[in-house]
Amino acid sequence: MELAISGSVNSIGKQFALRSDGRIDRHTSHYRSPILIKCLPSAFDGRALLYAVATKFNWRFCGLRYWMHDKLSCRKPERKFGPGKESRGLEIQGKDDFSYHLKTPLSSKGMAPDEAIPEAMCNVEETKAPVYKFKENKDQNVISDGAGSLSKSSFLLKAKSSRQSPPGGTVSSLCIAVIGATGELARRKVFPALFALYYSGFLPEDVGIFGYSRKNLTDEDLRSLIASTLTCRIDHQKNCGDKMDAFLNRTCYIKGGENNKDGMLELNARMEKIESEYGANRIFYLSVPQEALLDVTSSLADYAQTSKGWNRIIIEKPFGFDAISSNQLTRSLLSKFEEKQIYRIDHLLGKNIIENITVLRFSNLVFEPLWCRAYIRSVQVILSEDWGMETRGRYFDQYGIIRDIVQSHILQTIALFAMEPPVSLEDEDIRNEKVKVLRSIRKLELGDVVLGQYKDSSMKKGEIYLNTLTPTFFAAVLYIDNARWDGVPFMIKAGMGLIKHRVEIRIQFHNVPGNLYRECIGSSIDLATNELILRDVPDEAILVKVNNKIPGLGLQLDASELNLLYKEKYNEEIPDSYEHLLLDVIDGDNHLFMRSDEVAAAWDILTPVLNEVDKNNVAPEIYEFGGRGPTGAYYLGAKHGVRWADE
Ligand SMILES: NC(=O)C1=CN([C@@H]2O[C@H](COP(=O)(O)OP(=O)(O)OC[C@H]3O[C@@H](n4cnc5c(N)ncnc54)[C@H](OP(=O)(O)O)[C@@H]3O)[C@@H](O)[C@H]2O)C=CC1
Ligand SMILES: O=C1O[C@H](COP(=O)(O)O)[C@@H](O)[C@H](O)[C@H]1O
Repeated sequence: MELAISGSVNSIGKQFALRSDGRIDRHTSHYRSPILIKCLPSAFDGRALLYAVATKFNWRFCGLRYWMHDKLSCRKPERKFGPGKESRGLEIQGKDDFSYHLKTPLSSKGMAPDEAIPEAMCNVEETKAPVYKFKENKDQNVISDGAGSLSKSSFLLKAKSSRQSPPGGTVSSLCIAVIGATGELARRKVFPALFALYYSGFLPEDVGIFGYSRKNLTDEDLRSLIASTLTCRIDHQKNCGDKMDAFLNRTCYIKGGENNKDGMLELNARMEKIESEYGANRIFYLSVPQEALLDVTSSLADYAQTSKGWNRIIIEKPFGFDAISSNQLTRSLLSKFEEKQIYRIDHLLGKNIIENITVLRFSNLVFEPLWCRAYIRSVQVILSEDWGMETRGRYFDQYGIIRDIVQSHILQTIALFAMEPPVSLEDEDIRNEKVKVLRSIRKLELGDVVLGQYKDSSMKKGEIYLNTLTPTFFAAVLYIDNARWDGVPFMIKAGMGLIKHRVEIRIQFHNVPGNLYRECIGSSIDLATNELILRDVPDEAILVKVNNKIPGLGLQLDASELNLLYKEKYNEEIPDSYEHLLLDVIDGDNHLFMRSDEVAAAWDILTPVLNEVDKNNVAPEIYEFGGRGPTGAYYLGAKHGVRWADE
């Protein structure tokens, strides 16, 4: 049963459909829903009600779209805590490169008295969260208000309004802890994404944000540190400075010290002080080096979980070092957490290109029938970067490109691309199909792999090589041994220091059998091959390469691109993938996060090659920084009868 409940959920008003079981339904099949038709036009009309039978699709594509139209784009506003203000460096213990960040933005010590950040939330007495009724439910994704339960996104949307309404509403408090808050990822990506969500109304006004690391800092140090990376959106900077202040006021620092047990006890105590008595949900973003993961998660599990709501942990890639270490990590995580609490994040999966794989295939009639070996000759997944390892040298030297990029991003892309149609868009249905594909991928052999490493000759002092054998380039051909894909080469290429920055999935179709135009086509591979291209970089696009007649007398064919260029069609800033994925975590949606069996299957594909490379000290082919990469990649393509399509 669908029942539209109209309520002033936020300032523009949104409507949701309640299922007969009381939950807001975001997970029904979208392409059957008439709501889609209602929803899209309304997305462009700020006044219109957004009808949501609140399917996952409607949320993602209509809700998100509305949000994008209404909320996003980047411009730095005038604000209290931003850069550009005078600052005096802070003296802190354990100085490292990060101390630079404390010096640039305003630190509390450099503030004028009237600008000092109030200790609003961290001084817990001032702002105790309102008390809402919370009933623990076995399904941790459901928050009960006694009158029916709500899924998480509705909980969030509701959060905005019900926090202003009297207690007795349906909202429990939310605390988000960023463990490793002083690290590069936290500063560059996680806090900015959290602020963007806060600014756009996707976090409750009284969310608690906690930064945690071993350093000896104060709340204000942390605020100064992260303030320099927070941004506002171009066309939505209204009140952004105030929002930023409010966000920073809700951000506290916990010093973990050398003993995470004490640190986690302290984190728990600080969270408890601002949480509601009846309902408290917590997210822990573990932005720490892999080596620290076991200790941190174990202490967190034992000392920082709440029993008054759900606890979710976000784990950063690469989820181990090889099959053995990854399995150990998984075992240890599963000894402390349930699978559904674990979100293994790879931010590249939060990009539109990834969701478009399934949207294109399953919501259009024209593609799915072609999605198999009978029509597709090869698939290429290309992720080339024009920059080097830069500040992440130490990490990269240890892990290399296979562990950093291939193990998660590229294999996940292939899994989503090649999976059988899932029963529904429910997380587990999708993950069930992904793991089947991963397990059907033939184990890689060294002969089907090309390793490369860039050298930089642009420096005056001669050629600069890395000190280790760490690959900065990887190309390989994978085969999926199942009925749909038997014999189709999946070409993968990931590299740094290459001539062009490109992130693409290219699907090349077979030649037309008995082609009536073969004389016009001749030996042109371009004319002989239709191609579907999903592109993230340089310009987000979906392209289909088809043949057409060149105007004029006579019959000459041309290969042209039917193109959907996002920046031309959608004139708006696209949310960062961390925003997308963080919202999914808040939402309890883990279809873009790897389940334990998926991670194991991915490592099983790569580990034999990784072991061989390490054991035999296989030397990568050296290529020039800013060039096209190792020539070996071309031979590899030729061996499998495929030409790389990104040249
Ligand atoms: N940087 C990036 O662009 C990306 C990073 N990742 C992953 O994200 C994670 C973090 O990366 P990154 O930010 O670059 O790493 P950094 O080394 O820059 O930061 C690590 C953070 O963790 C803290 N930390 C280290 N050890 C411990 C410990 N034992 N207990 C508590 N806190 C600890 C550090 O602070 P302190 O030393 O004071 O405790 C610091 O705040 C890694 O797993 C990485 O693989 C994934 C994708 C991209
Ligand atoms: O996770 C990673 O991604 C970045 C690329 O991120 P993007 O946001 O620029 O797409 C990559 O450079 C890095 O090596 C890798 O760890």
